[in-house]
Amino acid sequence: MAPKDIEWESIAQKRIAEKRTHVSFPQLKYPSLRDGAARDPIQWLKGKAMDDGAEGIWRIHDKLYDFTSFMKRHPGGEEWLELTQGTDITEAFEAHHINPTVEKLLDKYYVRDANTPRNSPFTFNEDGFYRTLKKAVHKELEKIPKDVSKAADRITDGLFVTLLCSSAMAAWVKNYYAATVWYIFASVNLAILTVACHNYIHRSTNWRMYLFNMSMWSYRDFRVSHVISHHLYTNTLMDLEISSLEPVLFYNPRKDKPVHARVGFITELFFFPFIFLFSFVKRFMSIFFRDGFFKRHYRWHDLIGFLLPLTMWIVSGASVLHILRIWLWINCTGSLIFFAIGVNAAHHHPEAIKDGDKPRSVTPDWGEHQVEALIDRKDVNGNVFAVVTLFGDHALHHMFPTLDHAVLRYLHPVFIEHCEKFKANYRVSTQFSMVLGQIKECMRSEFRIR
Ligand code: HEM
Repeated sequence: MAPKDIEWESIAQKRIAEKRTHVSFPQLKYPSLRDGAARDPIQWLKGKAMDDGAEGIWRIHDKLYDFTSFMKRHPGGEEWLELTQGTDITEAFEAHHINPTVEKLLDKYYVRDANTPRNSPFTFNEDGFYRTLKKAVHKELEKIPKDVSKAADRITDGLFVTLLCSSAMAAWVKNYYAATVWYIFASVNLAILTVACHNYIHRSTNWRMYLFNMSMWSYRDFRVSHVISHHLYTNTLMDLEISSLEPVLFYNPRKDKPVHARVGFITELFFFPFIFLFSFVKRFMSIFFRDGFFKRHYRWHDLIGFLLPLTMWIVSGASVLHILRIWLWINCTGSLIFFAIGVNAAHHHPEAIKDGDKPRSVTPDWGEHQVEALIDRKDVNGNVFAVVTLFGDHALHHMFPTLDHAVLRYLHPVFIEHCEKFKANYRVSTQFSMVLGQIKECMRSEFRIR
């Protein structure tokens, strides 16, 4: 190992112990409230507001804007701006608007320049990887047939109907073996419907995004933990999908990983089944423990999850106790399958950069970081059903989250060409190797130093 790398290793270990800065991006301070007890979207947003220098309004790059008068008219829906008020929305703004004309609107809402440097390592240079790819994608989209996304809509609607039918059948049939088959079918159905709905959560308000709540998890919470945190700050200390699993699952490489975290690929099987319900209970309890939570964050769609047991009860005519038992089994098994799909999809592999690994640059292009932080699966990409239900085409989805999953395969040629031009570190593997990678990532303590 070259002396320079030894130096990185020892300095990084010091940063870990002090918890004053990020490890991979030492110019950034350690995220406020990251390790606080709740580890939930509300706490994450609060911590981000403390670090972003947005002064209670919104920050994009080094300028502050007041979008209060625009919120209700935002074509993507009011919720995005409502949730992010007081934070830096640079990455969110860049990733959610492919049309270059949107940027022209900003001047109207400009207030003043920000007083502090941006709390993000990422750059968006005009001639850099992401901005030039975005321009190429914008052009390419004009050539794609308009009805392509109907395939994903049909898959999602079909999964919703089969979930209702199979769950009702699981409660209705009397034969033990038949009931077991229907219960397994319904559980798989719930898991992949929840993945499929994630395709709609990234976009402007639409009815299919609400179906995510059939799992009892809130799409509104997921918009923060997944869309605003994980997608935009992937695998960094600001990625809530990593921090919210700690200290049970610990994906960042650390020398002092506890034993239970090193065997996380086994322990996860015992707590994944309860995350759907746990998220509901945690959100419900926030009404009592957080000032103003009910008014600010609780909505009618928090109750959508009860539609499933209600349908089962009405259709099957079984007792309430029986319905409750079958529904809980379906929900917990669905939760286990959903999270098993999620953690083995793209990011948890020793070759995908995590906080602690030495980055190519401490101020990377945002798009190049996305490519570094994931590995795509060749046996999933290309098949619309697999892409929609298994978080497929992950690289393109991360960079262009508002595009329908069925559209992404049309963008492969332009994306690959772009990766070659910029020598971006795009990797493709198989589902099997991602499962092995996840096991190794749980155990990994060494930093990757290129
Ligand atoms: C947290 C920050 C923001 C997020 C997450 C966000 C998200 C979105 C989403 C999901 C869409 C729908 C895109 C689609 O379906 O193709 C959208 C559209 C749009 N947003 Fe935003 N937005 C944000 C901030 C802003 C700001 C600050 C402005 C302007 C001042 C803006 C202006 C627009 C416009 C004009 C559209 C329509 C774009 C088109 O039809 O091509 N957004 N936004």
